[in-house]
Amino acid sequence: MAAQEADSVVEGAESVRDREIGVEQHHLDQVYRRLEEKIHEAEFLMHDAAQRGQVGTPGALAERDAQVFRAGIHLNRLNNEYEDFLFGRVDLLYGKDGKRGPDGAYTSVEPADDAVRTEDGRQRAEIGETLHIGRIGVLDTDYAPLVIDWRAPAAAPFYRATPVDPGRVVRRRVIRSKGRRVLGVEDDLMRPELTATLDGTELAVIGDGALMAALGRSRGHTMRDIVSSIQAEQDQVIRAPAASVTYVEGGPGTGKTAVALHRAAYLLYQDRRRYAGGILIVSPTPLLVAYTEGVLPSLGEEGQVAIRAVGHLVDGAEATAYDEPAVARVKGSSRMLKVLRKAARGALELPVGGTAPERLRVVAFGRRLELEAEELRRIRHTVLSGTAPVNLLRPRARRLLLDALYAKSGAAGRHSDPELAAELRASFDDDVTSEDAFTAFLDAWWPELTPRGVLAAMADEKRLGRWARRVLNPGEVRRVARALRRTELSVHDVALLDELATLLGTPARPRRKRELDPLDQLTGLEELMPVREESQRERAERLAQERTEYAHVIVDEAQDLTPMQWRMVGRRGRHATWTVVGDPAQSSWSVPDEAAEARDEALGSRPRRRFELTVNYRNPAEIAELASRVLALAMPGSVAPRAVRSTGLEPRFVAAGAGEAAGGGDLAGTVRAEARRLLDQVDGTVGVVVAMDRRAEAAGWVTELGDRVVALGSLEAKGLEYDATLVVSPAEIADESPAGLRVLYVALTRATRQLTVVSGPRDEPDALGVPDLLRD
Ligand SMILES: Nc1ncnc2c1ncn2[C@@H]1O[C@H](COP(=O)(O)OP(=O)(O)OP(=O)(O)O)[C@@H](O)[C@H]1O
Repeated sequence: MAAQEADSVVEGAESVRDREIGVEQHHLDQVYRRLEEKIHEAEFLMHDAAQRGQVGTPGALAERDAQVFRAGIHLNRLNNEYEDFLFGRVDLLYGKDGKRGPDGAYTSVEPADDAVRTEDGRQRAEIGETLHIGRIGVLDTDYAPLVIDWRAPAAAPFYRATPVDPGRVVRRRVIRSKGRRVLGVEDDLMRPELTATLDGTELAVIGDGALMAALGRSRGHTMRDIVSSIQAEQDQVIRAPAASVTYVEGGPGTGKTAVALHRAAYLLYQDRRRYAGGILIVSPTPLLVAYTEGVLPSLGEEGQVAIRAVGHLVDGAEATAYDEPAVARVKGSSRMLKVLRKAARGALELPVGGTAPERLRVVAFGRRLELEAEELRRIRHTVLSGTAPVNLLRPRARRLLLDALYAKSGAAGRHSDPELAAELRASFDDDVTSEDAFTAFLDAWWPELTPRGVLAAMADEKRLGRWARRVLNPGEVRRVARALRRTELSVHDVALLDELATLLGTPARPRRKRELDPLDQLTGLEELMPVREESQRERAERLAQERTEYAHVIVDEAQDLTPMQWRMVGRRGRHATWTVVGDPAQSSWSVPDEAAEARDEALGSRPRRRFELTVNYRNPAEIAELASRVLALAMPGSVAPRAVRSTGLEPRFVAAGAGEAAGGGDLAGTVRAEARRLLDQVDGTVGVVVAMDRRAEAAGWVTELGDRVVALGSLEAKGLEYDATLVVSPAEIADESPAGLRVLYVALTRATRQLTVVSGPRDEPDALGVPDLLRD
């Protein structure tokens, strides 16, 4: 082809592209004009509402609240500066039955019979409607849909259509915009045979690879939503009906976390009233919470969804420490349940404030009355034979003490008339209980126990040995007691605290009534505008704190939950529907069968719907291939997800000071140099993953490299991703615990572009620097 010709072809393509961008720009302008009108309406409403507020009659107040609420929703959504507010478009054939839904779009999935005609030997499509898809729905003044909410049924074809099963979709377009400017468009033809519309104009098709563009972007410190490029198999999960349990499995990078977050937004859209009861997302680490926190607000949702790390599920407990694997294995095991039951009761016998009371002495009806140690022991035994929480048994204990004292007082048989006898007894009880000695005794003998207090009591090895008799062996007792003597809470302690809270119970206290706030009458309406002192976020947090159970629970990285953690999470969703997302091949818990049992108990007999995600969107094929070698060792026979792209960049192997026995100093230098090298090669983040034991040390290695580099322990890498990852000493990570190979598999699957593996003292690299665990 002559050079000139080639130029004109390129020019032609460019002008088609420009024209199509112009078409979308025109639409976006229209959308923003409409949004501005709505902002004005909302501002007027607010102003009006404020005026009415001054009138103050109850009717006006109620109306004001409702208006403030509605206006708040609008302002809140519109004031957000959205990137890609409008991101998609589908050109559709006419619907078969010609019916339209509430959003103005045809409801039928099937095209009308005469939507495609053959004319002059060419197939021509009659485009029945063109829909634009965006983060929220916008209607024009005449109620025609300017933008369809991505979660609306009418938007489903945008995500579901494939050339194999196109439905009514002829062309699917991804629009890239920033603020008010359209930057680009990418098209996919779902029915490639139909390039002409009925009126004869050709359908322009621009570019390929909206998905690839999204995947190739460099990663920052927060995850982005995938709303413009959700793939069909992911969409199936996101829109699955919320009945019972939705179970999703998929390998690393298949979008499980992304899908879980979008599903939360979808459920809220689909049935806001029902999910006013809250959605809980349980995440493995605070790092992953921080990484994913921005996704829901970018989808227009905040407030009704609480994302909590599994170590932060109990209010007031923020676990920062990790137990060594041998301790974690015991603390997470359901065997702990027996130990905790004993501890919750046994802790009653511990001296409060120095001494345990041996006997009870009071004066009543002018007589000195006394209960001896043996009598007290018997009473305690009787009370504890019930199964009620220990703190809630205190009133019963009190009554039995009074019974025993009354029996000794000689007053019991004095009246045969039941009414007089009851009166006498009541005055006896008054007499005793008004005595300080009695109250002080009760406080010491049946103190109100706290989960923290009991857990602290378990740090005494001898005592723990007693409570754990025939359940834990002496070595386990020693290790657990020692771990509990540490001051910070560990992630596994939190599940123990929660279990103890249930075993101990919280005695009812008269609650101070909160001042009545008319806005609180609007239950579950989180989207109030920030007109009051409490910000939306604070309000959401307060509501979340007050909430102990949720309407829907989403568990991310579910394969990692220990039996005790499943019990804790289960208590938060006793009446909930569930979405459980995980990958057994990435499990860091070493006794999967025991965890599965606890999971089944938490989920009850609810029916499950299973989904599988099969495509790895994170790792390039070069990295996925290396990781699959470890998968073959960790879980022989399991299949790695298919990587969608390749970069041509093979993982790099470096041996740090082979032959240096200690390895330490040299390792630091090598890691630093390699991290620098990666920093030069990628625009975004670099994650340095080390064995848990090396966490603190590794943080020191990289401090001077700036905040694009993060050092983290193998267990903290869960769910995260970086442009480039540096995995330090595969052997150390693999040897950390019985689940070490699976943890190594996690570490190797974090990079979106480049991976460097540095061998440490324990690895056995070959001549090319490839450590033994990663050789083919
Ligand atoms: N449809 C999609 N479009 C664009 N990006 C996607 C899509 N699906 C997934 N991704 C991206 O792929 C990466 C991996 O997704 P995500 O973290 O949700 O996977 P995961 O299955 O939870 O992984 P892991 O099990 O390894 O933690 C993320 O960067 C996510 O944004």
